Amino acid sequence: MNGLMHTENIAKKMKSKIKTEQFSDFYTIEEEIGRGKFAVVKLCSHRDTGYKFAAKFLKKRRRGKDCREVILQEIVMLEMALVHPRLIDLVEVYETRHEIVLITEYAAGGELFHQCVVEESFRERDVIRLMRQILEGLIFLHDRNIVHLDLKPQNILLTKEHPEGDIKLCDFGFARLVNMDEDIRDIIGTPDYVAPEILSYEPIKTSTDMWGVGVLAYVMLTAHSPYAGDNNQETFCNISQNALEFPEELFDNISENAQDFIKKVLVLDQDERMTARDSLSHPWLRNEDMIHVTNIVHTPIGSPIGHRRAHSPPTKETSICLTK
Ligand SMILES: Cc1cnc(Nc2ccc(CC#N)cc2)nc1Nc1cc(C2CC2)[nH]n1
Repeated sequence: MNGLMHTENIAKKMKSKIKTEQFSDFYTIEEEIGRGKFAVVKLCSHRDTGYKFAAKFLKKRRRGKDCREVILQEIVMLEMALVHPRLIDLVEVYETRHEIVLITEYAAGGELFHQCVVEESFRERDVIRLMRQILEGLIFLHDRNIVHLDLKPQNILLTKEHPEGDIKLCDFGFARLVNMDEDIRDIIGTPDYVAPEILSYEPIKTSTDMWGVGVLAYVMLTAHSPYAGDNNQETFCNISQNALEFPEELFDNISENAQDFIKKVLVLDQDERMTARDSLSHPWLRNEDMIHVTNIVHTPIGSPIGHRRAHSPPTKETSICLTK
């Protein structure tokens, strides 16, 4: 059975599970916690139990087109991801006339983005602990031939406020089943995190997520984005040329192992990148004795090409579909 048939079969099963009862009969909607181009996410509480959940309201019509099947794709990926401690769990799905509502697990700690870029509150040992968890989630997905394709600090949630929160990967809107009969070459993702093979329209594999892991590690350690340029064109050029540098001002308090880890995943040839499983054995993540690591002190620097500060919330980058 090829990937498409597999996901179509799941989609058929999913459609039978989508509830058409009044969502608000079962949940009380509270404040908005996230917003994208075609989705709004609100905190909600289950009326009978009081348990907190997140409700992701997805518009079925976008730019005048019916996008119900696109939304089903996200639901199918969430279903295939099954239940794993590092992945946001899908609880149930409702459908109204204009929206599909995904009820998911609630992660109270919010976006990793806020902690590592806005608050800049991460020490290297925090980054190591969280990076291990991100890779645990990716190993689970990649073992099932699921590639996330939109790994960025905004899509990585924490279960509690820093520093004791654990990782929950969310937003499977771009996730795909790969390594099946047909190639997937969609050009999707968020500019700063897009892998070079996406820009050169080559087949997407699970190693495409490992490029995102490298950019994530760089941003979590420095609050700066390794390839960001003044505009998307410049960013894509920096990515395609792998214009990767480790300026002293950003890395003087960061271990050699961390820089070596980043160099081993930010590799243009996706077949040469460390896999998620290999990464857990890299000295940076393998070492238990991170006691020597001092606090990271972010020194705001000018912006030589490629080392722009990761975007702050007002200009938070959104995921884009470059082909449509
Ligand atoms: C406290 C909180 C604060 N901010 C966000 N932002 C956010 C980021 C990405 C997406 C993109 C998606 N999907 C949606 C919201 N999510 C939160 N908790 C969630 C959010 C969720 C599920 C993912 C919705 N559970 N707990």
